[in-house]
Amino acid sequence: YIWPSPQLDALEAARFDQQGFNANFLTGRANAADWICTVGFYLAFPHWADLFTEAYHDMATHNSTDGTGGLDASIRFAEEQARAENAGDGFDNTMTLIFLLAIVNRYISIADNIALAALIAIENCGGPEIAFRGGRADAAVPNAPGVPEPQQDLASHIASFARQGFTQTEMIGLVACGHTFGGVQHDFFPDIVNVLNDTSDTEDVAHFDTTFVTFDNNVALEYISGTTQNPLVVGFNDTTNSDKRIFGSDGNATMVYVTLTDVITPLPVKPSNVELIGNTTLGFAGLSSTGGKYSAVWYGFNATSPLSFLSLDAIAGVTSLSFVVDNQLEDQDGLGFALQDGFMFSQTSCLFGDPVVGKFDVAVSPSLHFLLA
Ligand code: HEM
Repeated sequence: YIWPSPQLDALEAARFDQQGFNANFLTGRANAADWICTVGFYLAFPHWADLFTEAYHDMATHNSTDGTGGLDASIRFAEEQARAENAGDGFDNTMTLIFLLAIVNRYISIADNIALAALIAIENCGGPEIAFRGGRADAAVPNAPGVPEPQQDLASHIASFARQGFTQTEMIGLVACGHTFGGVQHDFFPDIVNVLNDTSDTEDVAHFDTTFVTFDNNVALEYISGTTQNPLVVGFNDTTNSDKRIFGSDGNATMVYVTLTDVITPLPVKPSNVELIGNTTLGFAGLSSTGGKYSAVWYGFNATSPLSFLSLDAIAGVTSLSFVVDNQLEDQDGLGFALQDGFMFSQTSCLFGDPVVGKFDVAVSPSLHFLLA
């Protein structure tokens, strides 16, 4: 945008002036960010997980068909906070802090601040940088109920997320991302979590994954590897194991960690079409090819021979190749290009007749003859 613009200037400052002059305390990294992620709390500053849940519980009332509800700060109304679907004390605490600390003015609504807080929570806990837009209007009255609850069945959850505008796959991803932070607290969910008797966890929070203050994919990795302690997957009360039902609802396709290969870049040099000719000679095919912006040149094996053959000692055999191209040695950093010469199809193999019959001759290295004896 072009400066000046009162609304966009205000949003830009709220989003990016995180330290020093003009800083918005809510987004301030100065004291909070660096270690709040490892310690969890900083004085009265809210737990990052609370900021994130606040945003989800505010938006989960959205009805994508009639456009009602959504991220509009209606979660600030006591009537919404009193609903069972918003159990816990986080919402009131977080709202109070947003009121006290955030910049709320004619250009930046409370709802914009809730969105910003969720975004900052994700960024400060190791998550990706997320594009931010402002301009949300604050609701004047509570929204209709609609936050999903753990005792509901899978069909209800699929329908609930569809109402919010999400597919089943998006539901799985969103719940897994949400549950990278925090956990379930005994005080508010005694039917899901027992008293933990853990001096390092005096609030009796059973965490969703082992890295509950970091935005990462451990909630998925631990689920897939079967080591998860997520109280909504392996909780003693199967009725409230909603993450288990949701994560597994497509046969784990979304949750499975897919390992892709390295990025495929063209090899500078590679052998191709090596074949044994006669019983003592190796030959290479020679062609040029072009693919997209790359072109490849295929060389014969012996430039001085018109047929490009190279005679090799059949007894000694060959274990690997290397090349010199433009005076540069290409041998894969000393590994060479491995060849196996124990068994090779011979060029005397052929197809003939009708119907076609194949005759395959296999040349066997003298060193392996004893295997066939
Ligand atoms: C079917 C959908 C979902 C169900 C049934 C569900 C259920 C729950 C429950 C029971 C808790 C424990 C709350 C407490 O102890 O105070 C919780 C915590 C949490 N949920 Fe969800 N959730 C769902 C979806 C989501 C989504 C979509 C997000 C965010 C994108 C999210 C973010 C969180 C976070 C960050 C916490 C941790 C709160 C904290 O530790 O302070 N949840 N969820």
